[in-house]
Amino acid sequence: MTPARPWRWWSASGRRSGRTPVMRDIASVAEIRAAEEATMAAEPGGPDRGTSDLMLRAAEALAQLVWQELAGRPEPRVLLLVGPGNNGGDGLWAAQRLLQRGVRVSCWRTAPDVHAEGWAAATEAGLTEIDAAEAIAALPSIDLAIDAVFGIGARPGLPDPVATWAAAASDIGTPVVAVDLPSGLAADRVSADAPHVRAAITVTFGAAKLCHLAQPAASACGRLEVVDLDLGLPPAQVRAVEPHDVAVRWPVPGPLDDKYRRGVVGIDAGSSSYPGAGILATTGALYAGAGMVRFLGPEQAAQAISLRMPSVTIGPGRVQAMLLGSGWGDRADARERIEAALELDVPLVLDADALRSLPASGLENCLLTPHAGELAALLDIGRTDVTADPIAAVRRAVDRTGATVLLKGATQYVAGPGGDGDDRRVDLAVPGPAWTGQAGSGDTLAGMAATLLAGGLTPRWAALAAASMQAMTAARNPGPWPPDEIAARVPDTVAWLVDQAPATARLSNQTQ
Ligand SMILES: NC(=O)C1=CN([C@@H]2O[C@H](COP(=O)(O)OP(=O)(O)OC[C@H]3O[C@@H](n4cnc5c(N)ncnc54)[C@H](OP(=O)(O)O)[C@@H]3O)[C@@H](O)[C@H]2O)[C@@H](O)CC1
Ligand SMILES: [K+]
Repeated sequence: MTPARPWRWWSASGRRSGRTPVMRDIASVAEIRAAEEATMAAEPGGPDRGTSDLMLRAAEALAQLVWQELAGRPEPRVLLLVGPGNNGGDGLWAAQRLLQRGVRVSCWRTAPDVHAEGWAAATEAGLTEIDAAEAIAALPSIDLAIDAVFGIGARPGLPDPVATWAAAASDIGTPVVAVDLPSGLAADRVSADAPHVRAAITVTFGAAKLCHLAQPAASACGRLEVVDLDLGLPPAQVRAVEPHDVAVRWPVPGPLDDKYRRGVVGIDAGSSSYPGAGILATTGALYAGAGMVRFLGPEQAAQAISLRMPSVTIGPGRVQAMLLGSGWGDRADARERIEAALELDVPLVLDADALRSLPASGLENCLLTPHAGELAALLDIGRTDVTADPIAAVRRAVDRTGATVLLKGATQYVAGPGGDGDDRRVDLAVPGPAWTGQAGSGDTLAGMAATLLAGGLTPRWAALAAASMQAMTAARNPGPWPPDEIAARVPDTVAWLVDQAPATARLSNQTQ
């Protein structure tokens, strides 16, 4: 099973491009608009042309993709929903091309005014106009629908008639190809609270947008197809990690490595109230490939660890990285323990209860691993403020603490204080199934991240690789596996993944 997300890159001609599947750029609406303006200004006729070359290239790629989806259907029938802007223009020019190939296309104008040139071209090619009621009645008999209502100009939500149609299409299970994004979502937002179209395929232009890759919006997008229009976009401020990015960075021991060179990780996790967290964090650290794990938590957990994981050393000693905080509960000496660990001058993972006792400074070499509730508490804002704009929240947490921050959840975000070329960049880990949303996943994840820090990865890549590896392992082992069982399957995912990345592609551990 391939854990990679269902991505494909298309050139504007509609052929699959040969791009290496690494670090997907995510563009904001502002970046797309600026690049589009510059490209259109250079076109003959300038930016004020009704139909730009960009629109025709987008429409051609869209038509090509729909045509391929229709392959083998006798007398294919398509329903097109058109909105008031250029998104509708894309749909109309694509319809013209499909009509020329013999596809029957009916169209519901959801707004009084639609793209004039696109409308003229499509109607001349044989487009049939229908109304809202007919657009719903047609759902059972069409092969697919094209949603060209709103694109990057969208505000969240749909006018009532379109919302009714979207709900009917979803109930009937009509495959919908969304143009740029499913209407009702907003490109730069992760939320999907308002009525929206649910697409089987989304064809987007220039680069992926946040709504395509961040949950819960991403679930409405189906398979994502990116049509590369050569917009000359600036370096991305938000990127999505691919499995290959993890494969080339995962620490693989060489012939000169021993347990110390591979990295010794200290686990100060668990408490008499929560001994399990210590066991889970240690399991995560061990199965991520630590050279040695030292357990520094409570006695009850130490005894269980000695029996279940006999290679783990109990008690203090030299370490190359440490995890503190998972399952600590309320403890009076939390700040003291963190400050003592900072004195060791090794990178730290600060998880769960440690996040409530952070020192005001000195966290540059630390990785914080909050979930949304913990991040909200850290920033003194509401949880919904974090979930509504996780990118802003994670950046604020970096500004506030000076540490690298991994925001855990259905989509996992990592931002850091710099040293990697761009302070503001936020990266999304490889996504996985929702099965990992269970007690204890955070503990094993924190242990894995500590092992990767001990192995020499930067805090940013330790976070991204650990979160991605847990997600990919869950994807390869679907079902309600407890977190320690998922952790125990990590070695299998690591072996499978690094096998796919030739040694020549490996990056030095400190490379971003
Ligand atoms: N950029 C590129 O590189 C390329 C871009 N291309 C295409 O252009 C598309 C962007 O086109 P666009 O700017 O005309 O905006 P688009 O999304 O069609 O509609 C905006 C209109 O919808 C309205 N409206 C929005 N939300 C609403 C709501 N909830 N409920 C009701 N109304 C709502 C909004 O109204 P307003 O907010 O102004 O009141 C405005 O009238 C882009 O997605 C891509 O498909 C390609 O052709 C080539 C390459
Ligand atoms: K759309």
